[in-house]
Amino acid sequence: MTRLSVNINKIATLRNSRGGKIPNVLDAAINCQKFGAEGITVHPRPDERHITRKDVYDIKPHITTEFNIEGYPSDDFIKLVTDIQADQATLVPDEPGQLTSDHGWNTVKHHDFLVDVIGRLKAAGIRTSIFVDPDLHAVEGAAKVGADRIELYTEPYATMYPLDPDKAIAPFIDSAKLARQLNLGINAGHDLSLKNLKFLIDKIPYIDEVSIGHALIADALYLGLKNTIHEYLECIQP
Ligand SMILES: CC(=O)[C@@H](O)[C@H](O)COP(=O)(O)O
Ligand SMILES: NCC(=O)COP(=O)(O)O
Repeated sequence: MTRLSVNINKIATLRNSRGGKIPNVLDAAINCQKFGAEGITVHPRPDERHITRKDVYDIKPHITTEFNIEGYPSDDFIKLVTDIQADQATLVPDEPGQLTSDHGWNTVKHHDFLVDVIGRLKAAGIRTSIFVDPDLHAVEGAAKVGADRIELYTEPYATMYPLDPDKAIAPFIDSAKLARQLNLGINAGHDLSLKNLKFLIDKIPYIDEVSIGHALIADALYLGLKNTIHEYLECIQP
């Protein structure tokens, strides 16, 4: 059964826009889990534009589901996720100044680096997920570097979906099939929404986890956080 991990980056974006503690990010993490989220995802970027390192430490004791921490695997990032014993570290190839995550790893070019960082995380007992494009070479390379899972970068799917759903999903089905053959777990995320999530799950029912933030938090402005999480869960577990 696919798990829903709610990314609360954008709660922190709103909080940081005024300073102070409103909306309270820790309360959001607690309530998302109370409303049915099966994980909390955060992406503490180096510039702390939204989630701060302090948020990560504050949230950890209140995790009753799973804590997925995303980021570029710098020494600081690895120290953070091992210090707090995250359940999963999702490694993304983001440059510090990127607007958002917009591509997966070249797991062939960065093989040695990824072998090193994954080895350090595994030694700390942390599950590793590698952010990849729906590219068979990237998936194969993720297996070769020893990752436990891949996370399929789903922005291209979300963009194409309204135009041609079958064309949009095709490379993701192929990548997921290969990942499964290689005994990789399969996560997915970025720009997933109430519009495109059910089709993704219907076509690839063996996805382990979707992490969803931007669209979900935007939907919550109109539907409320509790109803929104229930609507996303309905897409996954009808
Ligand atoms: C890795 C990924 O696709 C997203 O989880 C990313 O964390 C989004 O980052 P922003 O919320 O900073 O756009
Ligand atoms: N890994 C994807 C994630 O955590 C959230 O991405 P988005 O839903 O904010 O685009």
